[in-house]
Amino acid sequence: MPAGGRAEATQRAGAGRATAVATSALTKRFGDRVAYEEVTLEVHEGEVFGLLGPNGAGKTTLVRTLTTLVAPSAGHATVAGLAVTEANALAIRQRVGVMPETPGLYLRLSVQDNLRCFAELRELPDAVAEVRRVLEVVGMTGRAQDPCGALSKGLRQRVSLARALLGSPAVLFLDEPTSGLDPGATREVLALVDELRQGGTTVVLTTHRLEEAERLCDRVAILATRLRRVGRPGELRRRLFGAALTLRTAGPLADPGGLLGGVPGVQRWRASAPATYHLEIDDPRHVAPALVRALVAAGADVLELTEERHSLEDVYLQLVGKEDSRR
Ligand SMILES: Nc1ncnc2c1ncn2[C@@H]1O[C@H](COP(=O)(O)OP(=O)(O)OP(=O)(O)O)[C@@H](O)[C@H]1O
Repeated sequence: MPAGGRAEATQRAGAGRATAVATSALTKRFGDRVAYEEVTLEVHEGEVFGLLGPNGAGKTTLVRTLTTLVAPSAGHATVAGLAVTEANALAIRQRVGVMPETPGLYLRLSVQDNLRCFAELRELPDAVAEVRRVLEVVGMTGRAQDPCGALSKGLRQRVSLARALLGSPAVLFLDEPTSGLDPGATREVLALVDELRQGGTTVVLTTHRLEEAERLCDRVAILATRLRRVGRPGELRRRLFGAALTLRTAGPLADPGGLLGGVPGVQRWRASAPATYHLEIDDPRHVAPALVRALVAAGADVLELTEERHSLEDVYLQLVGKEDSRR
């Protein structure tokens, strides 16, 4: 997605939006084993929300709880406006779509028959038309008659996504949607999720792949049994590492202290190489234009001014720790 579109999507995903999923101190234990605990978060309608965490962090179990497959041990949750309780289980299942980590399709049945089966199980009013629609969404119309067993892993994931889209669910849960896919198939699945996002579908996805979360998600929650942090990837970076700019000029500045130190929002600066300066700043959106104006007024030739970007991986490793990330 182009940077502008991404920023717009991020703007969309915030204030004023209805809540699609909310949890409050949600906890799941299996005997003595804690799958996740005290998870409090909110997903807005229309946003793509990523659950990131190492193996065993509780991501799948949290998704299974929200889709009513396992009951929580403590705490509360609502999904699509309904409290997650046994009594609401059927109604919630009718409002959500789930793409599990392993597709679980009937391999001897054709793509179309698989989808028909699930559409009928869900008692969708016009199963035939609905199957046709979801096949089109995932670009599988031409493969409708192929047995699922004859499809590549990537195509099976697409069928699984089509199945999750049956009935236009209010919330779509994708558990490791690109797990085990090669880069080409990964890109195709991600492009589909991007399209759904642009169409306004609410998506909750779990992933280990940080670049995937960074590319797709409006906000991410970093989970390692407990929630470590929730925010937009850029916001998390800034909160943890602060913002910084690199400035390169044609020659060394005559009075770098007076010039750089005099720009509002520049907290600290140092020369990191000849005619190259590292600046710790507040908000790059305000500081960068003011800095350029000051440099031009001082007659300096600016060759480059870039924001130093820590990756989501840096954020993740800082919060979860190197050891956890290799589990
Ligand atoms: N049915 C179960 N019975 C007992 N323990 C379970 C069960 N399901 C999950 N767990 C445990 O709960 C913890 C969280 O597991 P979960 O599968 O939710 O993690 P995850 O973040 O999805 O991991 P991964 O990324 O490896 O899929 C693990 O310690 C796991 O062994």
